[in-house]
Amino acid sequence: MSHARLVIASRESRLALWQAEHVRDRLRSLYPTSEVVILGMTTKGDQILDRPLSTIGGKGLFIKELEVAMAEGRADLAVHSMKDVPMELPEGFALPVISARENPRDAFVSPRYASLDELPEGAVVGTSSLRREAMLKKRYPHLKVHSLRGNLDTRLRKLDEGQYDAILLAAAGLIRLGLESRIRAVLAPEVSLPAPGQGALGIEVPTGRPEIAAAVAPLNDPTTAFCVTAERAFSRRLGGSCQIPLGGYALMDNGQVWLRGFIATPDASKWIEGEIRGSVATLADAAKLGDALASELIGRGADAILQALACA
Ligand SMILES: NCc1[nH]cc(CCC(=O)O)c1CC(=O)O
Repeated sequence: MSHARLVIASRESRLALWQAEHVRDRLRSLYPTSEVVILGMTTKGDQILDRPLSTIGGKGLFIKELEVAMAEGRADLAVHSMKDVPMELPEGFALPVISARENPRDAFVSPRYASLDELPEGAVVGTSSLRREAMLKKRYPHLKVHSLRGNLDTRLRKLDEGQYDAILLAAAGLIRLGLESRIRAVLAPEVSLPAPGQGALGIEVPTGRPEIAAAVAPLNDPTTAFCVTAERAFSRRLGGSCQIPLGGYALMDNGQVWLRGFIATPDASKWIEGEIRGSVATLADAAKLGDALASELIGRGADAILQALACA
């Protein structure tokens, strides 16, 4: 490789740094003579901790500063949790790599209880995800849902201080940070359908620098890329990065993608779900599958949900 030095832009949370270091280490072993370093930075999403994400502008907040660093030539690539990447990237950026997925499921964490089913009437569950909140209201209407923001360590501390009886987190983040022992139960997709991209890492690069895309290309995992592309196409058709309870999760087997998805109102009074299967040979095929499932849900009333939430 011709690059003597690659700079990875990263947020400074422990999880973001773990993810950037993971990619750094893989690039170092691919290119032993190159220097690969991390440029840490704080984003708006990290700074504003007193309001739910859905009220301050959503996903783009966590990646804007990283894109500015790339645009200014201070960094060559950025590593993201695919769950946090907006459905539409700004002009001038691409996501050429989606790497192999960690456990995509939601995790139940509690010092006292072993599972959601054990929580007593009125128990307080912490989450700031509209998707997890809608799931709880639908399947566990006897529980209370309270907002929970901050990075993983902050969320666990708030649980341990007794502010919540239990919290829901992505299993992937806990596993990456060596906190797997905190997981009391992993929620089946039939109970809590994961968010599009959950558990997968993406590498963002400036489109004007094909040599960087080429350098990171070996880190792509085609199966994960097909699945996440289907999930994101589904999400994009249903309001994109508009704040709405939505789940999308795909599995791939034998050249076939199996995508499940749902969209709901935040109080779960309306809930529309479906699934689709199809052979995929290209990322475009995977995107078509996601689109088709979204169209089906729209035909069954998802458009009314989007209109009610001012997403359409
Ligand atoms: N919303 C924040 C976020 N973004 C990605 C992860 C976990 C790691 C992943 O999904 O890859 C988390 C934490 C969580 O939801 O508990």
